[in-house]
Amino acid sequence: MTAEASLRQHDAVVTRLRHFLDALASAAPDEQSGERLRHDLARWTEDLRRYAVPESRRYYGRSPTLASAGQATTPWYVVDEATPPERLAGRASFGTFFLGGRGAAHGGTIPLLFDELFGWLANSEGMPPSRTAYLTTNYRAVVGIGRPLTFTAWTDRVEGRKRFLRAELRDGDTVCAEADALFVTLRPGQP
Ligand SMILES: CCCCC/C=C\C/C=C\C/C=C\C/C=C\CCCC(=O)SCCNC(=O)CCNC(=O)[C@H](O)C(C)(C)COP(=O)(O)OP(=O)(O)OC[C@H]1O[C@@H](n2cnc3c(N)ncnc32)[C@H](O)[C@@H]1OP(=O)(O)O
Repeated sequence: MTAEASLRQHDAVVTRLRHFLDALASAAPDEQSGERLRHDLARWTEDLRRYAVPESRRYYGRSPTLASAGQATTPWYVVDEATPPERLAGRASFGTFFLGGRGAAHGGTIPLLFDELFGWLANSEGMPPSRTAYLTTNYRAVVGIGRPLTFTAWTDRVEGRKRFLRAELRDGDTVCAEADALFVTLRPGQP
């Protein structure tokens, strides 16, 4: 299989997994279905273990051309405009898997999305690797499950090894959440 075909296949599997997680989070299966599901999941887990590869060869969370960088860990997002390291803009939506309660996204999953966007902004190609030193989220309005959202993330300023980043998550004209973060460039030898 070509690298491009592998990437497409990975994208299709992760999309299916995302739908599965949303369905799982919404369901209360009966005993028989629950047992069948546990059995099928165990079989697939064993199958996949045979294909384990080192981190550098994985697609999961490391494929910037795919939705959510090829992972189901974060809420779904796609980047529509990218001028790294200055700015990223795109669309996002939180599936049922990310429900906190009363139709609103779990408060921990919103900074998760911001950290992911900042991670790509601060670790664009050719840039030395950096890590989050802090990330502050301001929750301004409820993020509704299944709502079509937009985001913008941008570099506010750079001071030596310190990169100050900001982001906004909107539902239409409503700003649902804002974030500001500091990413620090790693020194040689830092993990
Ligand atoms: C994970 C990415 C890294 C590798 C990437 C490479 C390839 C991967 C490919 C693609 C990846 C793309 C996207 C990834 C998507 C998401 C990833 C999101 C990123 C994360 O999710 S990553 C996990 C969470 N993250 C940590 O696990 C960090 C733990 N931590 C440390 O590793 C150290 O803490 C560190 C390195 C941050 C700093 O440590 P250090 O010893 O190097 O530097 P030092 O302390 O000297 O600070 C230097 C100057 O920053 C100021 N400063 C520091 N911390 C501050 C704070 N909290 N508040 C205010 N100011 C602060 C100081 O005051 C000083 O300022 P000044 O120079 O002005 O005095």
